[in-house]
Amino acid sequence: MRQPGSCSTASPVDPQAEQLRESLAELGHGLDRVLELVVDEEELVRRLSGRRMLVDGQMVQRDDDKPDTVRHRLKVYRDQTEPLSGFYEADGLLVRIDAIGEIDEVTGRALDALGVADPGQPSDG
Ligand SMILES: Nc1ncnc2c1ncn2[C@@H]1O[C@H](COP(=O)(O)OP(=O)(O)O)[C@@H](O)[C@H]1O
Repeated sequence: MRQPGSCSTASPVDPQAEQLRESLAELGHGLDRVLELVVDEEELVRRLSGRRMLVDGQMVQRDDDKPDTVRHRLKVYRDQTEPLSGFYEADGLLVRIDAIGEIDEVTGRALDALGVADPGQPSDG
C-alpha cells in the first residue's frame, strides 16, 4: 500500500494514477496489467517519421511526425509519462515487452503478457 510522501521514488504523476485507479474502481473495474512496449528512440523516430496518412487522395506526413518533432514528443513522454512505469511497477502490474520485431510478433508478446490467446494463431487444445 502506498503512503503519500513515504516513498523516495514518489513522482508527480502518482496522484493522477491514484485518481485513475479510484475512478476505475468506482466503475467496478481494476487494472489487471499495464504493458510498456519498449522500443529504442531511433527506431521510434524511424517508424513515426515514416508514417503517412491518406488525405483527399494524397499521402501526407503529419507535422508532428517530422523527426525533430518526434524527438520532442519522446522527450515529453520521458519527462511526463514514463514516470508512470515506476508507479505500476511498484504495484506489480507492469509488464515490459520488447516491441522490436514484426507487428504480429509484438502483438503475440502483448497477448502473452496479458494471458490472452492470439486469435491469429491456432490454439493447441
Ligand atoms: N512492430 C513494428 N514494426 C515496424 N513498424 C511498426 C511496428 N509497429 C508499428 N509500426 C509503425 O509505426 C507507426 C506508428 O505506429 P502506431 O504507434 O501503432 O501508430 P498508428 O497505428 O496510430 O499509426 C506506424 O506507421 C506503424 O505502421
